[in-house]
Amino acid sequence: MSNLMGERRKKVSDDGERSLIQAPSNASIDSQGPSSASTGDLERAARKQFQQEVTPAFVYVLAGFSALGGFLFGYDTGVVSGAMLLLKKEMNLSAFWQELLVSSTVGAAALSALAGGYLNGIVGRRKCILLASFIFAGGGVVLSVAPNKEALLVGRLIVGLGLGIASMTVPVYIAECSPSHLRGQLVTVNNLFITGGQFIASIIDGAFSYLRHDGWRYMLGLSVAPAVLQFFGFLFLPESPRWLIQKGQTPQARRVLSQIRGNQNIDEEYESIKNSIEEEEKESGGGGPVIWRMLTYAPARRALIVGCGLQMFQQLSGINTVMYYSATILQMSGVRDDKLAIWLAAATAFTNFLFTLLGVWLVDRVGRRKLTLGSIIGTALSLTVLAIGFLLSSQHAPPVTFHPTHAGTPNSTCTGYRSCDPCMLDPACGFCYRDNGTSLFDSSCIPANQASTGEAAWGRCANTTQLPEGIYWAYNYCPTSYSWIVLFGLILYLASFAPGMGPMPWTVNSEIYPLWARSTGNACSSGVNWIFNVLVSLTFLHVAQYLTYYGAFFLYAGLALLGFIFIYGCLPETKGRRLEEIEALFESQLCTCGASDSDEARQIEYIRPRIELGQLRKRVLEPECGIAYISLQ
Ligand SMILES: O[C@H]1[C@H](O)[C@@H](O)[C@H](O)[C@@H](O)[C@H]1O
Repeated sequence: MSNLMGERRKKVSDDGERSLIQAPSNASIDSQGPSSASTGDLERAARKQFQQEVTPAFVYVLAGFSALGGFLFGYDTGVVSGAMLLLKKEMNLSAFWQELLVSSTVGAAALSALAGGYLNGIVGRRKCILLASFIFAGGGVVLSVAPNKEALLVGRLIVGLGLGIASMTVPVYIAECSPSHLRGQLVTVNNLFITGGQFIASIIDGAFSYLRHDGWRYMLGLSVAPAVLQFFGFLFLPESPRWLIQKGQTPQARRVLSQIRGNQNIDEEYESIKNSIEEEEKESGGGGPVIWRMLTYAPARRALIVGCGLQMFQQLSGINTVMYYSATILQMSGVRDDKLAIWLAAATAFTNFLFTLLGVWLVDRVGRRKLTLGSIIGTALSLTVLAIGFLLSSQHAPPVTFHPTHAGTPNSTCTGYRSCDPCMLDPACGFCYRDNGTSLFDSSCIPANQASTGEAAWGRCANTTQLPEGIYWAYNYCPTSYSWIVLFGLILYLASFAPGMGPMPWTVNSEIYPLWARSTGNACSSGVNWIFNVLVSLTFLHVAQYLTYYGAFFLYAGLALLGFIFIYGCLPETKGRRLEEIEALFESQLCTCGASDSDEARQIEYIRPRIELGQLRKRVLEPECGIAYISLQ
């Protein structure tokens, strides 16, 4: 199929497009086309020459400071679980308040991401990032000095507002400042910083968990440092050249372009951005709110569906439940010490970080499409392994053999369960058992301590700091010999998800929208990401209660499979293209774009030669997703 498309594409080139395929540098344009060298050779040579132009270190500095936004995203979403362990004891938080403090941030992020689109268009990317870092710093201060739970809620809401704006602005800013051959890598670095932030948060959680009193203040307050650093860094960083051109601020735009392109000639890039902005504005019909123009203009609408779909499937693949649940998964597989489980959760976060690094390396080598497809198929498979592990564990769950009673709570539902499986699915209960190293006996289902589910409300497991020899307490899981399958599934999951499904939705969204729709498109897709994030994490325990754990993970595996079909059909390859060329990938019917993923399609650069031949303008439409323009002036 893709060969056939390649043939058709070639024919179009032979019929007259050859003259358009040129080195995207300042080489002069030969409208007659190359005579001796083959088109493929020329393209490759041109690309090589282009890529050999030295990318100024400034672009890396710019990407690094921007990605601090990603770090704060990861840190603030990751640190809360450890902080909550201390907070719930110190402030006596009910389950409702715990849930409120965790999900309020994500909810606020969803709202501010949506509003961030408008803000981005009006004040620009740079000011939005400055605002986000200011908000992050403010939120961090409020959290670290919070005298009560209400103040904590305010702090968490403030942090959420910063998160939403940063999450939608940073990838766009990096994409708009990067040269196309490095764009994938540099935008993906933002995700590396997200997972890095989650990893550092888990270390900080581990370290300060020993500080029973006020440890949470340090955990939540430490985010002020990167926020302040980013704020001051951005005072010296420039606005995105594309936004400046769109706003007609020509001299500044040219200055920024020269700054970020170093020794390269910026005329062609400047002209190409300017022309496509004019063209895009004409094509999209001019007036009305941007979201309406996007919905009524087919290529932008298709891009929006692809962008939002990617973000939705990222969250439906269950990353945040797997991360959240990792400590329990590790306990299931034999790690019984609470403190050790916290440190092993840091190892999980590190694995996520490490494999994101692989994504940074792969994205501009294999391309977004192949990377995302490979990743989601691996994700679906590993979710199935996790589900099978949970299924076997549930089928071989140990029975309840010991029935102690307690004078205070004689009729608890927990003591009525006959096996560990229903006992661990009930959030009010835990499993207390004796293990002599070879077998498990004297097992009972006991109410969990409301204030700390790490121990039983009464009986042998009531004080986990001084458990009698050979006695163990399992909350949320059952000790079985199949737990290693779950552990294996967890590692496989992170290795598959982190290089592709983690970063690609953000990377692809930063590049698929035409400039006039970029802020709004990213606002919508980031909003979708946060909304599904809160939905999946809030429903996980209920889903697990209704469907059991294996049911929940089979469900996520099914959703990931649906995601695979969606991505296979709809995600075009954007690697190596200029941002201004990408709109053309969405010209044809949705869900046929993936078909143009031939090497040839990815190699071609389209440029607009200026030929003094009056005002004639001819457009050559490609049969698949590509569209090329010949602009004769
Ligand atoms: O891309 C990120 C990332 O991979 C994180 O690990 C996850 O927590 C976020 O929800 C996601 O958007």
